[in-house]
Amino acid sequence: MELGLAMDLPIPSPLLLSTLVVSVVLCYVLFSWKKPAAWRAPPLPPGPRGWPVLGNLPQLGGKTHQRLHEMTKVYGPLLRLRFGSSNVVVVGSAAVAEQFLRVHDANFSCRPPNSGGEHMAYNYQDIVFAPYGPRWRAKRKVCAVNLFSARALDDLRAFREQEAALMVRSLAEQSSRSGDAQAVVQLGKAVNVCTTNALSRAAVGRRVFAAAGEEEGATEFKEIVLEVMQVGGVLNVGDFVPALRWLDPQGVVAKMKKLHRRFDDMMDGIIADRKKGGAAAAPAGQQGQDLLGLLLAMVQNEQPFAGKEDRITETDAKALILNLFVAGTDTTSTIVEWSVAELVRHPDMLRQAQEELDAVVGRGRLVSESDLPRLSFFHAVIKETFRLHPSTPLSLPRVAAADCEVAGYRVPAGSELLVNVWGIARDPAVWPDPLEFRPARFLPGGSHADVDVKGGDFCLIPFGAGRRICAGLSWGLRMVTLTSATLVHAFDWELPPGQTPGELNMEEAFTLLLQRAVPLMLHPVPRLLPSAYE
Ligand code: HEM
Repeated sequence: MELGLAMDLPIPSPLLLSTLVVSVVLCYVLFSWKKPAAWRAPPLPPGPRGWPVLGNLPQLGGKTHQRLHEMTKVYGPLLRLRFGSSNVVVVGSAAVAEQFLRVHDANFSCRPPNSGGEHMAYNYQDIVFAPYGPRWRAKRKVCAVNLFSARALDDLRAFREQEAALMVRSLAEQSSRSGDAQAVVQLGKAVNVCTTNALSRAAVGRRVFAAAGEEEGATEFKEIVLEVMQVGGVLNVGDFVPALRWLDPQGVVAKMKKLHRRFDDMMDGIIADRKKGGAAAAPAGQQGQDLLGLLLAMVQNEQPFAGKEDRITETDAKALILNLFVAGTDTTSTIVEWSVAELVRHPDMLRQAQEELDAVVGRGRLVSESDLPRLSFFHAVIKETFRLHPSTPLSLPRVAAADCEVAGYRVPAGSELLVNVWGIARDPAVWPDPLEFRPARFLPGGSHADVDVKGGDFCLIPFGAGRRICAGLSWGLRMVTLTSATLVHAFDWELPPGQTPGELNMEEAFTLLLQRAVPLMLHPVPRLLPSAYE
């Protein structure tokens, strides 16, 4: 049988055989021959294999920035992941970040679509999620001129200083009222009240948290703002896995829609009240005017906005106000909490900071913003805190408009970009002893004396960089520096009995915002003349 089969096979002619051999050799040469670089598509960045459907999502864990930092060590400073159906590229070094945020910034000037932008931010009508273009630019300009320019910041300085003073008074009262010599306060909460109130007074002319003696009419406002800040920080799996979107497995979209309605109703109420009194026309900060008043005046006057034919609407105004609360409150207060925690953990540095503050401010009054330029050690403390504890460790995502090549790899259009600003600021190739809290590195003669946090030095970009750099950078930096300096100057900070500075828990929580896992609980001991607290 076997023999019979073999005998049935046709015997190839020598001509056919040689043609076959030549074809195989030609194919091999053609496909293995090194083509000029312009002919070959560069490879995609390397990265770990993912799961079916979910991709690499299950490999991230809660502290995503830490996991991505570990992956960078294995795959290099540009790695590729899949979050559900989305292509994601992750940047883990200053040099590659510069490529994306300086050289290719125009290609990455939009944010990827997501449920927060759609359901909470008025379908991308805000600044954070708006597509790059004239309307986005016009909104950033309104904020820049009226809140964040050097002049506007100075006009609004009283709000920040007054809220910092109220915080100090409230902390001093809490520590003396309890009668317990070791009574502790939750520092992060006190700071959040201060930063949120300062911003809300500038934005909508009222406090979110009522001050002592003020009527608690703002309860609804406070609840909504707090919930908006919480829901805005949740990573929604449905954004990455279209098959799960309609299921809304975490219930995030349902919460967003409900919250959006409440926020919108509340803003409509505030706007209706304003209209009864006439929309404010003067710039924010002047005679009690605020950003909302200014925006409503622009709506009422039908002022050209992003072009001759374009007008700003009430919806634009509401989306913008929402943005300020979500982007500008917790981001600021968490840094302040980390800065005090680091100083408590390093008593010698706390002393050095207090000595500088005493020399510049004295002990008879609280810190004012005009003192800040003379606090060189304190600025170094703040930079070092931003380095180790950036509020948004993965910045905010961007999306590639077109295919591009970065660091020898192909990044396809539609890829989401995550810049691990937390990991970049711990790169041992750039930062000696990166895990050490060492403000002196930013002082004259230090390894990073000229490095700033304002987006020009890619090894330290807590506010991002490029076109979409944080719109509230100037406000955030001033608020953080003023509030931290005020706390450090006004009090000695003692740990609860039994705790030592070296044991202070510095773990990070499982959130998108870099919060402390364990809130900082301290006993404040006033250290200034009593008149400074009145
Ligand atoms: C310490 C405080 C803050 C930090 C660390 C911070 C960080 C950031 C980061 C990393 C981005 C993304 C930048 C990028 O894509 O490259 C961002 C965007 C933004 N931030 Fe901040 N931020 C802070 C405070 C504030 C404040 C106080 C406000 C407003 C009152 C604000 C408003 C915004 C807005 C509107 C955007 C979106 C900008 C755009 O897409 O054009 N931020 N912020």
